[in-house]
Amino acid sequence: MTLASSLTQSESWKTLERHYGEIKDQHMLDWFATDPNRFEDFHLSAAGLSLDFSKNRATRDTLHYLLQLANERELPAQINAMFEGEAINRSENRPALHTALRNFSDRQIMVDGSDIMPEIRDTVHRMEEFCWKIRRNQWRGYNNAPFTDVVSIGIGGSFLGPKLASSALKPYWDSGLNVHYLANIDGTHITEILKRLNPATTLFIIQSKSFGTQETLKNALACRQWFLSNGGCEEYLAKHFTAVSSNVEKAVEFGIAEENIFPMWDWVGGRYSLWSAIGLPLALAIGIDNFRDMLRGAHQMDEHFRTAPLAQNMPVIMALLGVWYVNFFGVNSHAILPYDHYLRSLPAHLQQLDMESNGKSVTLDGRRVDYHTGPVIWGGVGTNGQHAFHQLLHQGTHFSPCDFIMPMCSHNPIDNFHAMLVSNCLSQSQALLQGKTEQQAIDELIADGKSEAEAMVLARQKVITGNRPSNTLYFPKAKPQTVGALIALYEHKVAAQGMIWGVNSFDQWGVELGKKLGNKVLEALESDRIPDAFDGSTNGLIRAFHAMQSKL
Ligand SMILES: O=P(O)(O)OC[C@H]1O[C@H](O)[C@H](O)[C@@H](O)[C@@H]1O
Repeated sequence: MTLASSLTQSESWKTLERHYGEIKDQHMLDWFATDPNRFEDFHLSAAGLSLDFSKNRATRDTLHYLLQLANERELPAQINAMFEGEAINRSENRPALHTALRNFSDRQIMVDGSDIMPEIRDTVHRMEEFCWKIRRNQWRGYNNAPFTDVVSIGIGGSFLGPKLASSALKPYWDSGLNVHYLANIDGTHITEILKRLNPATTLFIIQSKSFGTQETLKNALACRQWFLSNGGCEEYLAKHFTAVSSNVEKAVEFGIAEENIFPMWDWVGGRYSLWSAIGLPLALAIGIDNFRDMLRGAHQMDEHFRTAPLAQNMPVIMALLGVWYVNFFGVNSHAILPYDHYLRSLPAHLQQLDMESNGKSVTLDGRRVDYHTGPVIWGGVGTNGQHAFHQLLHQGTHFSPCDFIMPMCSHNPIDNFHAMLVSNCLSQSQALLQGKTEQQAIDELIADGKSEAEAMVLARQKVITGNRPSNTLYFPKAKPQTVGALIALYEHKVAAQGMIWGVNSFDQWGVELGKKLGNKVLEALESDRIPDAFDGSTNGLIRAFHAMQSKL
């Protein structure tokens, strides 16, 4: 599909520009005051999630114009193309079919003329069998002791999704297995993980779609070496090493028995791969039934995204509000604030999901964009963030729209902790909305016993602009289905934004450059020759490395 007009020349874009001029100085509090139904009408529910988007700098007209933009960008047709398996990842000529991995309907999904659903179902059955064997101690370590630990070795998409879901679903860990995630190429990380483990009771899963990622291969080799030097031997490798990869040949070359390799496919992007066998460490921890429930939740969100009218479509509305801030308010960041310890890894996962997908400057047909695309995604768990970076949210010169994410019930309902946590979440979005006027600050200071003159001076420091936007996403409890729906919601939000911006949300060529240069720098670090091929700063730092290493 080629979109006829450039985005910024479109009618709806120009309307939005005009409309921005009209409402940019209006206060959300006035809209609440004059519109008693604002909460109910700026509210959506889907797949067990509820979204309050009433605290956004958007009126009913804004939504109308944003929806016009979505229609002008042919969003329904683009969404359909994604689900139907069209090669929307044009630079790699591939479909983006992570939705097929959680397709519980009986719809066939065709790639290159054949239905991919049987192979997907077959893989889930293999995962089920594998989980059953490990969790029921049918598959044991080399000295016949049951496994106690699983080390998942992978990075990027082969790490962040499973890591997030594993911590989000910690209350469902019922097998007694400890699951560890080894990602970074850092001797410290691997040392800290392995020093607690017994090779005889440790299972390794090498997670790499390409089976060519430097960090993963290095960590995998080091784990194998550790296994062989601490009681294991070549003959036992097949019992202790498994892999998930689309590159079976390379995994076999590495020494993984072919029957221990779970498949991955070209049509699943790394950051969208949690739903495939990349989710194996998670399935081992929570069991395949809970894993399937997570897929079910994601499928419900898929169906919502695929079929709900744009005006009631949660991912689409979140996407459009994001576009509104990035392109009209000139905002270039977005904060993710989960008020749930179990969801603390959400910002990290969404950073990759969003920034790797929409951190792009060229459209699908190769034109340089003349508008901004994906914002910087950041955040942290509440309430910790309140005592750290929320200061900037309230009084900084930048404003960053926020997503407050909150379960209404806790898995650990002790004392009134949860009510306190929820009260913090609600009062933060309330404070962002309301702010504090200079007069309010003066009144407070005078009530605190300051003289009028002192109050006048101090009050300025205490003014809080307010009128700062946020979404609140809430749900009863972080159960497998909810977590599935939540992650899928953001996947679709990101995809919908990519569709509006006309970029390819499914490739990542920028990452590739760093990987290539990394190998050349490593060569220079490991040779005793002073390199001159790079820029002055890189050369200087390499010399510093040589000098400091030689002093140790
Ligand atoms: O699964 P792998 O092939 O090892 O790839 C791991 C990661 O590597 C890259 O750098 C990509 O940017 C990620 O999207 C990918 O998930």
